[in-house]
Amino acid sequence: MEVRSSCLWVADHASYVAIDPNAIDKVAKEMNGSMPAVEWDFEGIHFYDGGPLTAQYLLVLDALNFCFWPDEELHYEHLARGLRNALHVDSNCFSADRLQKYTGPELRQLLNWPRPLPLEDERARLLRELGFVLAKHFEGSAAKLVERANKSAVELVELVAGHFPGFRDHSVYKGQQIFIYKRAQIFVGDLWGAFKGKGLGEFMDIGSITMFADYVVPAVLRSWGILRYSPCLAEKVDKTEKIVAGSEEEVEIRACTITAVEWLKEKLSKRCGEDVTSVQVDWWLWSSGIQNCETTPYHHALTVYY
Ligand SMILES: Nc1nc2c(c(CN[C@H]3C=C[C@H](O)[C@@H]3O)cn2[C@@H]2O[C@H](COP(=O)(O)O)[C@@H](O)[C@H]2O)c(=O)[nH]1
Repeated sequence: MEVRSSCLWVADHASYVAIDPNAIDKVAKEMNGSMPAVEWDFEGIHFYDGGPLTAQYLLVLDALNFCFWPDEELHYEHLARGLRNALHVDSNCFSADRLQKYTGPELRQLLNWPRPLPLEDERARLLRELGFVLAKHFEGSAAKLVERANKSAVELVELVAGHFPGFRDHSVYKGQQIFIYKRAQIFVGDLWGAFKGKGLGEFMDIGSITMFADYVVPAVLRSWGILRYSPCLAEKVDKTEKIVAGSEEEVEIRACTITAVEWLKEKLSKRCGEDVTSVQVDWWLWSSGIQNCETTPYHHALTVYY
């Protein structure tokens, strides 16, 4: 999996975004040798039954885990909760057969959202794709897909990105293919968190995945001085002007976020005297960002990847 190496290449060739290693040192020092342990589902909004239905739920959740901001009132928590409630009403609503039939308005109804969702038809198309590929290659079951990875996080990310076109989160930047795989990696992180590293959530190489490049974490890193934006990019982000998905600016924000978290993780591991994972650092940064999302400006890109 080339997420780490291709993102480092972007960081080395970036024109609009810089990483400040001194700010990383400072943050690592302030942590005083301990990492805040942010629990998966600290919000109490997800479905969990300890079995295959949880894997099915998480795959559906992460197929739709992107771009909430066009509706100011819509947030990730509405998706996580809405899908959980739908499963409580009808435990069959995410079967591969049903997934292949959803329309945009049906998805909105499933989530009990009062108006059209952002990118609603595209979201429904991604669900139908999920159902089709699950039925064709994995007996309709996300748990079967997970088992196929033999407890390897990297293998599971590759399986997901290889089979489901909607999860192939990559771009071409200055002539190089750059892999980010946000939703494929967060699916692995969610399994690991939900099953507490056991059963369907056991991955021998969980330390090999990177943070999940969304729009919340870069805003946190920027507010801490770890990411610096060029004046023109800073102005666009602060004025909430759209950043074009796949543009150099957008790829740099995402790739530099991944690289900065890798560097921060290394510093924290040294100071804590144990191997810190990018997933742990991600959840700490994300939970801190989500509590301050009104005050920290984030970049707005219309995309299905994050
Ligand atoms: N890096 C990273 N990004 C994450 C998540 C999560 C949720 N993960 C669950 C796992 C553990 C906890 O229990 C969480 O509930 C969502 N996002 C992203 O945030 C954005 C949503 O923002 P807003 O529109 O304000 O709700 C959107 O891009 C979404 O894709 C994460 O963990 N890491």
